[in-house]
Amino acid sequence: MVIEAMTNGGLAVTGLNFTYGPKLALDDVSLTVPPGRFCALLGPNGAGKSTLVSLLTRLLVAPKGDIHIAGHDLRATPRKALADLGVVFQQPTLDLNLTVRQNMSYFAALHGLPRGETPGRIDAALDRLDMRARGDEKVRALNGGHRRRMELARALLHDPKVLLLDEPTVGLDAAARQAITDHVHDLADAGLCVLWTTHLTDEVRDSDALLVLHQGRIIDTGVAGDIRGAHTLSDWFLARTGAPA
Ligand SMILES: Nc1ncnc2c1ncn2[C@@H]1O[C@H](COP(=O)(O)OP(=O)(O)OP(=O)(O)O)[C@@H](O)[C@H]1O
Repeated sequence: MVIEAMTNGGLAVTGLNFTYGPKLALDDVSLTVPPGRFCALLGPNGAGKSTLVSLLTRLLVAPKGDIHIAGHDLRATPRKALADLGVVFQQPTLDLNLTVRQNMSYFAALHGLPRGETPGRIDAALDRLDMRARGDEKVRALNGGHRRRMELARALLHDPKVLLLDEPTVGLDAAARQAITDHVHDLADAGLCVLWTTHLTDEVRDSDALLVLHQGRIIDTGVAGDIRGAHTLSDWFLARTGAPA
C-alpha cells in the first residue's frame, strides 16, 4: 500500500517526527492514502493536525521522516511534490474585494500556469463545484459556504493528484458543512487522493479511511465503520481520546 501510494498519485508519510522546542508535537507518524480514497484524519484539539498539515505543505520541515506526494519526495523534489498538492487551509485566504475569477487567476499565476489555459481551467474548476454562475461576483458577496467552495475550486485549478484540507468546515453552518463534505467525497470518488483533517466525527462516513491522531501519535487506522464497531463514532472517539466530538 505504501509503495502504491508513493508511486501512483497518492500520499505516503513515514516516520515523521516534529518538536516545538521541548514539546513533541508528532511522534513517528506514518500514513498512506491511495488515489480515489477519502481519508479522515480525526484528532482532538492539540493532537498535531495543523503541525502535520504544515509539514505536508512544507511550511515546516521535519528533522526526521519522509513525505511522498504523488510519488515525489517532498524533501528531495519539493517543487514537483507541491505541484501535485492542492490545499484548503483552515483560515480563508481570499481577497474579498476581488471577484471569484480574479482570485483564481491570481492563484493560477502564482502556480505558473500558462495564461492561455487559465480561463478554461477556472471554468472547469468552478464547474466541478457548481460555482460557475458565481464566477464574476466579488467574494465579499458570497456566504461562508460558497467562499469555502470557491477555495476548494481554486485548490483544484492546477489539477493536483492529492488534496489536503485542514478542518475545512470551521465556521460553516450545518447545510454548508454537509455540502462541502459531499463535494469532497465526490472528488475522491472521481479519483482524487483526499486527506481531510477534522475533530468532528459527523464528517466521517463509515466507508471512509480513518486515521486517529492523539497526542502526536496515530493511535488507530482502518475503515471508519469497522473501527467504531457497534458504537457511534462520536462515543467511540470520546472513549478512545477523552475528547467530545
Ligand atoms: N508554535 C508552537 N510552539 C509550541 N508548541 C506548539 C506550537 N504550535 C503547536 N504547538 C503544540 O503542538 C501540539 C500540536 O498542535 P497542533 O496545532 O498541531 O494541533 P491540532 O491538532 O492542529 O490542534 P487544533 O485542532 O487545536 O488546531 C499542541 O500541544 C500545541 O500546543
